[in-house]
Amino acid sequence: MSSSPPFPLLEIRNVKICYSGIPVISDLNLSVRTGEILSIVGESGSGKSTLINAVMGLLGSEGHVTKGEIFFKETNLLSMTPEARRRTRGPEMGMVFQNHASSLCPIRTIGAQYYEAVKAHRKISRDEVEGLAAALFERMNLKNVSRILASYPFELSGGMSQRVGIAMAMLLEPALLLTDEPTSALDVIVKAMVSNELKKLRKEKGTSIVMVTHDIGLAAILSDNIAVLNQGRLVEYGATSSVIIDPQDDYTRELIRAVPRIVKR
Ligand SMILES: Nc1ncnc2c1ncn2[C@@H]1O[C@H](COP(=O)(O)OP(=O)(O)OP(=O)(O)O)[C@@H](O)[C@H]1O
Repeated sequence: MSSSPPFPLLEIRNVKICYSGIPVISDLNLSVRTGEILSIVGESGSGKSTLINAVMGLLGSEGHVTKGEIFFKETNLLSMTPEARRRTRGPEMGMVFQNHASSLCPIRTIGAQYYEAVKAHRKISRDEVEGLAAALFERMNLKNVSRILASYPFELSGGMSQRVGIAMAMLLEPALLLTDEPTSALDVIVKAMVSNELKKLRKEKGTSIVMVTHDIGLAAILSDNIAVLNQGRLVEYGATSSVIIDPQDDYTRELIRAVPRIVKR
């Protein structure tokens, strides 16, 4: 008996995305299996954030998917009601925003926002949420849990805020984690540590991760597959080893050439 391959967790089919009628993504096809790490690489303005915001249903009032389908667990997200879509955000799909602090309410503490994020989907006490946050903060090398939980978003540095954002998205153990430049504000050591934690998350929980990044070097270390976007079009897409070793597109070659190398003398 022949068995057909499992349906991907996420499948983007022939998608076109416009802001106020102006197309920024065209004819885009991508899929992500359970437990896969996919990096979406490209220069500023190539449409990386637009694509993951479309998956999350967070394009804003001007942005629309005008063509195609986005399947998550075999359901077309684009035909779901706004309420059903809202329920998928958090427990099914988590998002780490490029600027995490600005995605939070500025006048409420991190602890209060953590508690609410979990309470909206699960019956849980404040102490239990703090326990979960403490374990995740430790993994992210964030010291002084109570101080962070008592802080307001503006009181955290960029690097702390990014790690708090990753921990917050991991709290509900989503099947799919979408991350927008998750390590851009981190120094080299913390960047390596956060990258390791993302890998561990995939290994331990089978989480699928879509990582948007400018950094094809980081994509090469972390991901199974790489998609390269240039001006809203997919110019290269495949297994990380083939994209890095044998890129077919000039733009991908340029991105790879731009990665600094450490030369041992
Ligand atoms: N809300 C919006 N309204 C109108 N145009 C937008 C909006 N958001 C993004 N764009 C445009 O869509 C295009 C893609 O932007 P997007 O932010 O997705 O690119 P990106 O690859 O993520 O860039 P970066 O790496 O700088 O974040 C750009 O031309 C941008 O100006």
